[in-house]
Amino acid sequence: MAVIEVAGLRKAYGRRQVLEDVSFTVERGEVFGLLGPNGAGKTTAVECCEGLRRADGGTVRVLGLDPVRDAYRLRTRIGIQIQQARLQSALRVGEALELYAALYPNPRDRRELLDEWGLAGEVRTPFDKLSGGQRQRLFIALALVGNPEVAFLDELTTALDPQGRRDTWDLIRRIRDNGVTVVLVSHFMDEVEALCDRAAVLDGGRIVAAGTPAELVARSGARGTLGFRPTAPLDTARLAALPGVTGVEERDGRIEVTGVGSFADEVTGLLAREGIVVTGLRIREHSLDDAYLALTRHDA
Ligand SMILES: Nc1ncnc2c1ncn2[C@@H]1O[C@H](COP(=O)(O)OP(=O)(O)OP(=O)(O)O)[C@@H](O)[C@H]1O
Repeated sequence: MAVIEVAGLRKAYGRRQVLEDVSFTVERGEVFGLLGPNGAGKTTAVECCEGLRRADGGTVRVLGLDPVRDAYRLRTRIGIQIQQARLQSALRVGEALELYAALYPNPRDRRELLDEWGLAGEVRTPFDKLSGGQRQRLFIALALVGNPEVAFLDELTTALDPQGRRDTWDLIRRIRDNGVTVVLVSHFMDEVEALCDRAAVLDGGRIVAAGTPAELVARSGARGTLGFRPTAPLDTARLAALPGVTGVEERDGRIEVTGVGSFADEVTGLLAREGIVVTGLRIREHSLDDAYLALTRHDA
């Protein structure tokens, strides 16, 4: 069941049309990624879902509600982590959580939340004495304190060190396992690949691709390479004729095959059928990074 349905969403700031025609759906219980270059309109799209911005056109439904018209009913059912937010400098961690918890009918246990997000030792620490990573974790905890059905997380791990990022990913998986739907705005492809069940790429005011990370890679036409040294003669024309193969080069007995989609499976399948043993096998698979760049490349 879709918990978020966005169809034909349009939004302009003055004369600048930021969202032209944006449509996507998010299913209950999934982690959904929203990707796109700086200024693509990701935050604007998410803010239209959160009821923080009014769309100029199109429809937006979150948990079946109109985020602007039904703002009051929706507010207690969603959690929002705002990008680059600030709290009053003297406000302590524990106080901030209590303040936010008071806005919701069924808040989470604060102690448990502090433990989960590694903030148990900072209950009395004022906001301006927190490190960047601690602030980030506090904002996530604040987004979750209301026990939301849908959590919107914008630039989740920007200020975190590598260990902090991994720990956060584990917690997001736990949030998802508890049935919370997560919408993640991210610039990090590894994060999207590790966490998201599905993702959409926003560019030029439209969704240019949507699907599982693997589908995005397959559809983008991003290329991978497979290199090896066959121990028996191999007709490279047969490799070139395989589905997905876009190029074959042979140099000093080493063969490099370039391709898209599942070309590597096709090549290894052919080698297996022919009983050709290879050495020095090297695969550089196309990543979501490549796919993202291919999908959002603007040839001037
Ligand atoms: N309140 C506003 N008034 C005018 N222009 C705005 C406003 N908010 C955003 N914009 C502009 O709209 C465009 C889209 O901004 P938005 O923050 O939605 O993009 P984004 O994809 O989230 O970007 P980033 O990845 O850099 O966070 C940008 O050009 C931005 O400067």
